[in-house]
Amino acid sequence: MITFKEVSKRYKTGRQWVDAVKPTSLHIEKGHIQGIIGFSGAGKSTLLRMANLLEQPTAGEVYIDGQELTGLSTGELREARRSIGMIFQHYNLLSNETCAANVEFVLKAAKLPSRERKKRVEECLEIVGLAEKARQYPAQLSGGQKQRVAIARALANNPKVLLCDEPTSALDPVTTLSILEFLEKINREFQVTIMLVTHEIQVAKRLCSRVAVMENGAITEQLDMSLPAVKPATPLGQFLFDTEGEGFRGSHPGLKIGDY
Ligand SMILES: Nc1ncnc2c1ncn2[C@@H]1O[C@H](COP(=O)(O)OP(=O)(O)OP(=O)(O)O)[C@@H](O)[C@H]1O
Repeated sequence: MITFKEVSKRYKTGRQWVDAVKPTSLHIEKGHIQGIIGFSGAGKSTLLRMANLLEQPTAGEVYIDGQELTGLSTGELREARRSIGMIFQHYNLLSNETCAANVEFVLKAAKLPSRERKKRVEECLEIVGLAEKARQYPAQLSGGQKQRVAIARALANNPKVLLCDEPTSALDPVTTLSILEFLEKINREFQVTIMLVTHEIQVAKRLCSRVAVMENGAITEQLDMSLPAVKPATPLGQFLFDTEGEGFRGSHPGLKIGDY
């Protein structure tokens, strides 16, 4: 469903070049939840943002459902992006618009008639359990509720793919769990393929069917979470299998990895 073929991204900062992503290939099957983990600066967000060409690759090809995005005109790309939802760590909601208007915004861009827009906004807010907050503004919501509005907005155009950039990093463990449950539900009920960047091992462990470990702009390991654990080769991969409740246990004594 999502294919990166030898994609790379090189930035120039001042006189220096940064290879944020070295030539990388990755295939994510339809219906899978692919995690990308790694330390800060490993290139995770850059790789994710190349999936919908928010970042234009320096080289290589990106395919979504067989369509090469890197070969499209601006208009064609705008159209193709409707089938790719995205959510961010800091929600990226329009603060001066209501929750309903935030969701409706993307439907207006897709030129959906008014009556259908209203119906779809209601449906999407219903899916994330926020129908009663439709007329409220983002500032009146908790972090978890804001992220749920962002999920509703990402779902509005019935995407095939959902890109998630650190979607729970600003949230407490209990709220994190509820957001993960929504993402799981969306994957299961609507067969949306999810690519998720996180530095939270527990999140990857809880949600993902496969996890790629990134280091210095390259994927160093791809782990299949459904298989019995063969000792992963990288320290981060080992951490993924070995960790027992690190992180959340300290901040929320009632929750540990086994609860996920
Ligand atoms: N617009 C940019 N211009 C220059 N360098 C950039 C730009 N965006 C990212 N980089 C550099 O590319 C590398 C990878 O960044 P990226 O944000 O993809 O890493 P990351 O793994 O997502 O990190 P984090 O977990 O901290 O978000 C870093 O060295 C970063 O400084």
